[in-house]
This record gives sequence, C-alpha cells and structure tokens, in this order.
Amino acid sequence: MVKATTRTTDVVELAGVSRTYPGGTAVQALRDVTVSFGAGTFTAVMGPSGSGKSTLLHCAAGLDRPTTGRVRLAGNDIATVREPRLTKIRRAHVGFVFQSFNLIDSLTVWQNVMLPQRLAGRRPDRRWAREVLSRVGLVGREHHRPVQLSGGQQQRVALARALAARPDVIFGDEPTGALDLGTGREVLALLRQSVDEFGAAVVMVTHDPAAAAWADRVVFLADGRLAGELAAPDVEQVTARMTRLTATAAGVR
Ligand SMILES: Nc1ncnc2c1ncn2[C@@H]1O[C@H](COP(=O)(O)OP(=O)(O)OP(=O)(O)O)[C@@H](O)[C@H]1O
Repeated sequence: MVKATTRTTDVVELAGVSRTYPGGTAVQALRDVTVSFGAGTFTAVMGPSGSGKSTLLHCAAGLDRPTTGRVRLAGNDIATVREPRLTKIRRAHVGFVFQSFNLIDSLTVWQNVMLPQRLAGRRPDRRWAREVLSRVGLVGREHHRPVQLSGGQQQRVALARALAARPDVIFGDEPTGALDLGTGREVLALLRQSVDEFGAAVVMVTHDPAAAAWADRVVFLADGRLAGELAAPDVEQVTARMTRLTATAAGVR
C-alpha cells in the first residue's frame, strides 16, 4: 500500500477506503486507499480514466459512502454518519467547484453566492461575500444571471459561492475542464489564492498536467489504488508519470 500523508493539520483523512459498486459485475472503484489532505494545501488527484478519481472525491466529500474504511472530514467521522447530519457537516465545511459550474440559472450571481449559507441556516456574512466577489473580479455583476456570463465568469461565481461559506476544504472535479487555457489559468490562480490566503484545503481532480502543476502535490490513482505522489510537481514530471500510468493501465486491459 502506498501511503500519502501531509504534515499540516489534516482536514480530510481517508483510511483504508474501498468502494465497490454492486451489480452483475461488481466494480471495485477504490481499493484500500489511505490519504489525507491538510489545511492550506492544494492537492491534485490524477490517474487514467476509470481509475477512481471521482469516486475518491465523492467519498472524501461525503457525497458517497465507502464500502469499507474510514473518512474523517473536519474532525467528523463521516463514513457512518447518516442524513441529515451528513448534509449539515458538508454544508459547514465543504465547498464544491464542478466542471459544469452547477449554478442555479433562476438566481442572480449574488443569490447563488449566498445560497450555501442560507441552506446551512447561517446568518449570511455579506461583507465577506462582497470581499470574495471582488477577489474573483465580479463586482458589478451581482445582479446578473449565470446565462449572462461567460464560462470563466460562471466558474468564478462557483468559486465565490464556495469561498463565501468559508469552507475548510474545496473539492474541484475538473474545474477548468470546460474553460479555455487563459480562463482556466485564472481559475487555478484563484484556487491557489484560496489556499495561500484563506488557508483552505483544495483537492482537485484533473486530467491536465498544467493544471496539476499549480498544486503542492499530485496524488496518483491507478485501478482504484494509490499509485504514488509527487511533491512540488512540474508539468514535465506529471506528464511523464501520467504517460507511464496510462500505458500500464492500457496494458492491463
Ligand atoms: N455509479 C456507478 N455505478 C457503477 N460503476 C461506477 C459508478 N461510478 C463509477 N463507476 C465505475 O467505477 C470506476 C471508477 O470510476 P470513477 O468515475 O471514479 O473514475 P475516474 O478516474 O474519475 O474516471 P474519469 O477520469 O473517466 O472521469 C469506473 O470503472 C467506473 O465505470
């Protein structure tokens, strides 16, 4: 078993996590994964298609439950917690940024940004929300609807929505996947800023070595298992590692 850990305060810890999707032919999407993600660190999760990246993210965020193993999220053992407590924990500690933005079209930018706090039943922190909107360059757009914005602007709204709730961890599932290079870079810079200035942990699934190079480390998955990690990654190292893993995965099939 390859063990990946950090030395900072761990916000998310997975211990011996396996996830099997039942069915005619059961799929073992994760196999005995032990990994943690520290406060103020940016981790990219990479691996060939079908290696278990999204499953890892979903189990870590409490959107899915491991078949076996333990998941701690901001001090809560979430693998066994039931609804509605699980949703409460998620709302208190987690922000999400997805490839498809997942904004609510019928709400304005401001309403989208304030929504998680409202759902969590918290008194909205308007001053912080305005600060966050200014950091992501959306001042003046508060009353626009998502359809009136470009893809990059929509992703910045999604990021502002995540940050406005002051999460301990932001999970990104291909957050730059639908963006052009320059816009993607802006979003990555903002994720980096969320880590460096706001102390959040960022865990981002990506297929793009250039995106992964913004992270402090890359955790690799292959066939549901941890397949090593790289600290202070650069594009060439990540590309070389991914080429090897993809070749091995193709050889296995
Ligand atoms: N709901 C599900 N039911 C059955 N099998 C699933 C389900 N979700 C994922 N899988 C399977 O589990 C394995 C891991 O899937 P997962 O989506 O986590 O991989 P991934 O690395 O994120 O892939 P990709 O890069 O293609 O998005 C795959 O074999 C996939 O087909």
